[in-house]
Amino acid sequence: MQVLKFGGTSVASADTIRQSLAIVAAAAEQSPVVMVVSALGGTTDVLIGAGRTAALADTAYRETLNQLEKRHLTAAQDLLAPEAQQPAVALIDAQFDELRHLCDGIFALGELSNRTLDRLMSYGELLSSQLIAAAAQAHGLAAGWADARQLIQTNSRFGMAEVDVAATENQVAEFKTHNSDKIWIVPGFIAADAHGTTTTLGRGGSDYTAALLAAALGAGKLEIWTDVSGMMTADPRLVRSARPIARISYQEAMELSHFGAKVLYPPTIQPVMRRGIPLWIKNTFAPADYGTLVEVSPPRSAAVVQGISSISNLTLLNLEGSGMVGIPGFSKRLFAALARERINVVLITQSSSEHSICVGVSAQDAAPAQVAVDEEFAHEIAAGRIEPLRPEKDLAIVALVGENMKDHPGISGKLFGALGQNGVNIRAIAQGASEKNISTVIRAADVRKAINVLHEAFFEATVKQVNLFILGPGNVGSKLLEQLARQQSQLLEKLGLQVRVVAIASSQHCLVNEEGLDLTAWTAALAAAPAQTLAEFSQLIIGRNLRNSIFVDVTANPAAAGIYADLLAKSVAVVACNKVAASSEYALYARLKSLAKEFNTSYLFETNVGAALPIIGTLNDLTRSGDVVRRLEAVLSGTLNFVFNNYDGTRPFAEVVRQAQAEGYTEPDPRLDLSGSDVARKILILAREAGEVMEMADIEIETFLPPACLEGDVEAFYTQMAAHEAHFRALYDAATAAGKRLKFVARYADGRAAVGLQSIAPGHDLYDLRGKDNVVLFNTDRYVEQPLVVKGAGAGAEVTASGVFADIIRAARL
Ligand SMILES: NC(=O)C1=CN([C@@H]2O[C@H](COP(=O)(O)OP(=O)(O)OC[C@H]3O[C@@H](n4cnc5c(N)ncnc54)[C@H](O)[C@@H]3O)[C@@H](O)[C@H]2O)C=CC1
Ligand SMILES: N[C@@H](CC=O)C(=O)O
Repeated sequence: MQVLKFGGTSVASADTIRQSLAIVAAAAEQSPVVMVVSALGGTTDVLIGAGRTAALADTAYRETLNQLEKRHLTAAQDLLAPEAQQPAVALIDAQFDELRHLCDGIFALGELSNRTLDRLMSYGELLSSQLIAAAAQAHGLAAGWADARQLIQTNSRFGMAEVDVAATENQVAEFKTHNSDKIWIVPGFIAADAHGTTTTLGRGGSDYTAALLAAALGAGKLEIWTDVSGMMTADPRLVRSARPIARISYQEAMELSHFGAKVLYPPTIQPVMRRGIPLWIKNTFAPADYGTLVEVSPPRSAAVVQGISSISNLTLLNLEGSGMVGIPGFSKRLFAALARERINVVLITQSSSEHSICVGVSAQDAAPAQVAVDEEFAHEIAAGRIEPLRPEKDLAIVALVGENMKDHPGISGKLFGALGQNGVNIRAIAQGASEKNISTVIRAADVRKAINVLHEAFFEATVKQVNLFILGPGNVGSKLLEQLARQQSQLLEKLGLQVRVVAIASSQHCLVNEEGLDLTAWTAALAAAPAQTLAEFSQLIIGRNLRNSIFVDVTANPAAAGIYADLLAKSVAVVACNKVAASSEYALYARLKSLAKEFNTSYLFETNVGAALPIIGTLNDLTRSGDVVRRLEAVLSGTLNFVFNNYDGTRPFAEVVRQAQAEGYTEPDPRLDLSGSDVARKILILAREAGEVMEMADIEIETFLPPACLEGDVEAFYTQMAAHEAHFRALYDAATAAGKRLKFVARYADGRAAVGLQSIAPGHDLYDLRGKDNVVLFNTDRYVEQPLVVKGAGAGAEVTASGVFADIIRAARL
């Protein structure tokens, strides 16, 4: 004997019913089949709607019933040959007559009791099962209809009746002795109490019907046929990469189904587990798929965590107060008060200080729970020994499920680490001693992110999705987007990083696509996208709440630095080639670094000094490993090095500066380079990274520009440089006459830093520096005789973009 249950989607239309019957016919070739069926998909909701409308004295229920009857008649006509239709049509007519009478009664009374509602809902399964039985017979199957109300006996708790297992087993055994049909077709969900009054087993109860029959019959197996290929590792509506779990234990399936894996009605497992009957979850629309086999002891796969489940709409109730400490009986009273109101407790935690007990209940139970508990403890509350109950709303549970977790240290560490790195705050935790389930209570708004993060951590060791928000697609930004577009597949293949650019914002427009923008065609799309302020962009990043989010600032805009703190505090990583934040007042620099630490994320700005050269990284490696930086000597301006390497008086100085700007070495405002301010920012950042508490005002800047060059706008700057050509020529001639080269040098030693133009003699480490190169000489406790030298191209959009790219990868791999 085997029991096959078909859900609403599997019997929603004539086509799907035919498909389900074909599965049953094939199974019946092996052994007799009990086919348990749900109502035609959606019918139960329609019936409830009709009842509620009638109770509100609204005659619309009549049309609702007409439509529902039409649907059943159409199914009968589609399923049965014309000559076989008459009995089915008569049956449908008769059932709808009864339904109309029932609803007329509800209409007249203006009341819909649970008892009447059970009766009303039962017509869905009564109709579908009798129609399917007629179709099975018409297809030549040896099938008969069996009324579940004569098989399954319950108490009289209408709406959610409790099964009398012994009576049910007797009735099933009795029925079996008088029934020789090879296939029984049975309505799911419905039962009857000891007086024969119709009851129901709770929404989703058809699974339970099937499990009860399987247990009572000692079936060889129970199959639940549905519209997905098994129990999934996570809710596939939330996690794209969720996949079916092939084999799972009863305990694990029970945990997962209790925690929201809707594919199985939770009470279903108990009856088959009791008898050790294997339970298959199969897909009616893809019968060849393996599905999920639930059994006593599945072969142990390498997976420690079998699935991730969630329950939404949770409210935490926190009973708290010093009067609870060391006094027995508080929990008993709390739970008794909740039980009196029939409030189901979903989760319990208590701190070992005994100062508080926290329970999770469904949101709709929160208000009655609060009243009940505050009443129970009215005396203690009045005496100030405990606080009135504090409900915390809009929460959800996300749980890891797996029997192997108990033998495996580090699972909760990984769980908390993954959530923490993504700014998911955990409000409460529960883990039973059996360690089959580790539950975390988090904000409902974080559920999607949390489940995806955990799915990546536990099921997709090879792939991590990274979501980028890019501000300022100018010279560097555009190159970065080109590089990302070129490298996307490599990143996935080699590093397991699925890097998606979710948003690009210029100062005019903001282009967003949560699935990832097309990086080969963003320019035109951005130009057509709507406008957005910086504050709105920040809110967009926070509001989207995507896992592994990274904000990339490729502007030079001082205001952009103003949003870093909010982002870091939400665990959004910040990667910036914009130097404003790291060179602003020390307090902001220090705060951003500490926020990154506090919220387990990254604030990376390697390109602030020397573009993609590993200067900050080297300095960090030295200091973290205990070295002490004594002196830094450096050429840190690609622009100035390019200018002094190319200026020899044959072309005007201003023209060489224009060339540096055209080649993308200067700041968007080249006066920052020529004035020495940009170099001052860089040595300030290095000094800070070396451990110095220093402000911009502490840097001595010796500018070589005549003051007039810095008056007015950028065009005036070029005009004034042209007017002062003799000044630049004189600087050049003096250095050349001494056999030296001009270098704009930055120095840091003994807590002081200075920048200025110097004539460098041959043989000096700074002398032989080509093109737009930068160089940094690190003199440290370990590098005493010879400095550690980092040298190479220190400016240019392409290299800078590659440095930003490298920081993105660092942040992604944190
Ligand atoms: N060019 C280089 O060699 C290096 C540049 N950097 C830094 O890279 C940054 C960018 O430089 P470039 O790309 O050359 O400048 P850019 O001027 O070409 O690009 C900056 C872009 O940011 C946009 N922008 C400004 N404010 C904005 C806002 N509020 N919202 C959105 N977009 C905004 C601008 O419209 C522009 O398109 C600068 O901070 C610079 O210091 C760092 C190292 C080397
Ligand atoms: N304008 C800068 C670019 C990098 O920071 C420079 O010239 O070095």
